[in-house]
Amino acid sequence: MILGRAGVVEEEEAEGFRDIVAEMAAATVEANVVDFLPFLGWFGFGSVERKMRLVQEKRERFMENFIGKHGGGGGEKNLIGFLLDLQRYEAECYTDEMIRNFLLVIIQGAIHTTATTLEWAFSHLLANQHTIQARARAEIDNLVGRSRLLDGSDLPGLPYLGCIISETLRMHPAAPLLMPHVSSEECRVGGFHVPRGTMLLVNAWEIQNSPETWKDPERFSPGRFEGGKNGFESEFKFLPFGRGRRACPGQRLAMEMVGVALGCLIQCFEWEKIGEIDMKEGKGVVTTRLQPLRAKLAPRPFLANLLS
Ligand code: HEM
Repeated sequence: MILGRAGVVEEEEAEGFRDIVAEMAAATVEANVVDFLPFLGWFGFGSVERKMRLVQEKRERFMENFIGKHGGGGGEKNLIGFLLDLQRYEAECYTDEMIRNFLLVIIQGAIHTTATTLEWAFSHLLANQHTIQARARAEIDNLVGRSRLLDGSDLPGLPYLGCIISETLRMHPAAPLLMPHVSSEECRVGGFHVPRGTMLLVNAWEIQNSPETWKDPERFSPGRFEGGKNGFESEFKFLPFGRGRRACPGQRLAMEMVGVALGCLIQCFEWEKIGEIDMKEGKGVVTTRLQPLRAKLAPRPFLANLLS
């Protein structure tokens, strides 16, 4: 999206950013003792803040190089090129810092969340190989056939694939506590008095995995989203992208990215799990798997013709 259709990110660059995301994720799960006892900061405690600052410096350096490398003219204009053009006309608004952070938010907000969702969806498909996976493949084969690859325009005709993604986001919302919000006015939530200016965290994971809101919440059952409902129109019991003015602006793109990636992987390969699939979740601001998913794949016979 940032680099346009022709843009290519080299493996080394991608690896560099993956390391930064991993460092950031590791720092965010550590408790910061200075938050509770601020005076300890004078005695050299507060390593979390130090780590965060270092990662932030790394992110800024990475982004500066990224913009320098991919923002230059030549070829199709990409998002970086557009932002740099705007900087020429409105320099006080489109500062280097604003452009850097704007791109960072998009990359950081988009990558880990969609990759994690894809990995969880696949974990459940492999665990339910003969039922859910077979049904999803039949739906894709019926609509798309075997002479071309599935693309974004097919997704409205693949409702069961959409249900698999919704059910994955219900069980493993990528951002389990959404983002911290601050009450702009005094209010009451669930009977509790919330003063103005209070930081509020919404535990979407709990809401979406509670037997009070969902029947058999521990069962992966895409069928519960069938019948034209994708869950997003329901009350506040399904909110993997948050709600309201600060809800995720990348929701549609995320559903399309995960849909196309998952759909193509189902369409093109026969998958087999390696051993039993452990569904334990790791710690962090993003709901990752505790153990990386391991699977075997074999191309389906028609793929050779398609690629030749
Ligand atoms: C499966 C994928 C994704 C999930 C589950 C997800 C989830 C979320 C959630 C829960 C929030 C906070 C909402 C709140 O606190 O009310 C958020 C914010 C945000 N997301 Fe996503 N997101 C995903 C993909 C993306 C993508 C693809 C992009 C951009 C291309 C993106 C960009 C953002 C941005 C910029 C914000 C901050 C919005 C603001 O503060 O106003 N996200 N996302």
